[in-house]
Amino acid sequence: MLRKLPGDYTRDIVSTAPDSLVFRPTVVNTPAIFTIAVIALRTIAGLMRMVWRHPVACLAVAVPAGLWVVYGWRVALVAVVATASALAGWRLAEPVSYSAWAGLRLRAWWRWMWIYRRHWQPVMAVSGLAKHIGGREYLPRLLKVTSTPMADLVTVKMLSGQSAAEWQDRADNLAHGFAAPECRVKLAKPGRVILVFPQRDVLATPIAAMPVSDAAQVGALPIGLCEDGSPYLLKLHGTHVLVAGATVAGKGSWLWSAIRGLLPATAAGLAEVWALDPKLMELSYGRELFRDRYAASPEACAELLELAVKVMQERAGRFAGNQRNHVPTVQDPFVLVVVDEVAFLTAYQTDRKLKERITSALATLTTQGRAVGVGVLAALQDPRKEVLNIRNLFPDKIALRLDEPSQVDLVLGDGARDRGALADQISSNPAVGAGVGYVRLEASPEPIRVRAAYVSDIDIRAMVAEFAGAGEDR
Ligand SMILES: Nc1ncnc2c1ncn2[C@@H]1O[C@H](COP(=O)(O)OP(=O)(O)OP(=O)(O)O)[C@@H](O)[C@H]1O
Repeated sequence: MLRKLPGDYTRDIVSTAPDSLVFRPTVVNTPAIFTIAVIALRTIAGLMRMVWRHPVACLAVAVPAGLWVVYGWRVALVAVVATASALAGWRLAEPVSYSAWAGLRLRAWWRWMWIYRRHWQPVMAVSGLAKHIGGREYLPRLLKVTSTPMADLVTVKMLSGQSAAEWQDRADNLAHGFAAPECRVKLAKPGRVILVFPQRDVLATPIAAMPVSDAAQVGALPIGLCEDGSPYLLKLHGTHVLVAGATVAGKGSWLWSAIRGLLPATAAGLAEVWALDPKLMELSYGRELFRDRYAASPEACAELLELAVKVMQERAGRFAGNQRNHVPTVQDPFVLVVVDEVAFLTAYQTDRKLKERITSALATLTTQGRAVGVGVLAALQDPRKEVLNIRNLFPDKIALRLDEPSQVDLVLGDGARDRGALADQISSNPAVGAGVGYVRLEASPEPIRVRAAYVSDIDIRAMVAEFAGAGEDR
């Protein structure tokens, strides 16, 4: 029923300021017909929105209801049973197409209605994301719910003036409020956030090595999976990437997945991988892939890094005034310098001269290399500043399992842990946690949780068998 109009009460209210100014609220009586029309219009708009967003679910309700009204309940029941049997048969026979066309849509609709819509107002109010101004409650708008096999993605229009950081601070409240194990907040565009509620942790089991693509690409390389089950693509061309993680955190899987992704480009002569392997462990297994661009001893590593600097400077000289960005070609391929355990070459290096040569070459590459197509991908166990003082020259950073909470911000930058990058809580059981990490890119400061695919010794052997020597004749 319509409530009594507020004007009936407020008409008589008078407020007096200390300097005895008297305020009388202006009262406009809204005719009931306007209020009814607004409510009706809103209901119709809401129904149209629902049909537009959830056509499958709306049909599933509307068709039986229509049949019931026109032909009686028996016909409606037969139609429901027949449709349910057909859906069950479809699900059994073709689970992938069923899930893409019907299952996930029905699930999204059900969860929108039963979980998110139903609990929206109380969760917003209790978590402090709703605002009360002048006695009115302003709620952020729940725009859309989509379901993937692993997570619900809830798109929200924030209140004007709200920031994504406020939502990130309330991630815990949101997770509990909507009965999910956790909640991540991603900025979709100004004013809109996407809340990711994982339903099951797709990253809790190892991921097999990504298939080697047919296309030679140096752009976004397939590395593993994001927690919503979508493929994770890492850009290496035009940036430098630091992967930090405690021992057995799975740094090798990041290095090898990146190398694997670049193989078609190396075969086409558009990319080269230069490997520095001071621990003589990780990269030596596939050293034929790197031809003579492989170094293990500190001296050889210093020489290889200085050679990379030379290539970089020669290109910079040629490009000056002609081109501002690097486009990989057979003459000027993208050079990725992969360094396993960079601290062996910097902090733990006892030969001071060698240490200075290496640090200076790395600093030169990371400050000037990206525009001319020379990138560095480095792995590191101990992220402290004294161990790698050029940490901040890596625009993109990945934190795998770390020993202490304070190390998360050291690797990913201030505030990353508060924004949900709980790298210190990643499981130390390699089957569950190796290769899992939080990525923070220069272009998007929100950390995202990813697991790199595991490139096994068998995969590396197969890569060597197929690609060692490929592109050599160019
Ligand atoms: N992505 C992954 N998925 C599943 N298991 C993995 C993954 N990466 C590594 N592992 C497992 O974890 C073990 C340790 O991995 P890896 O050697 O890459 O770690 P690391 O961080 O390089 O360790 P260290 O610094 O001690 O060399 C591997 O032997 C493998 O069994």
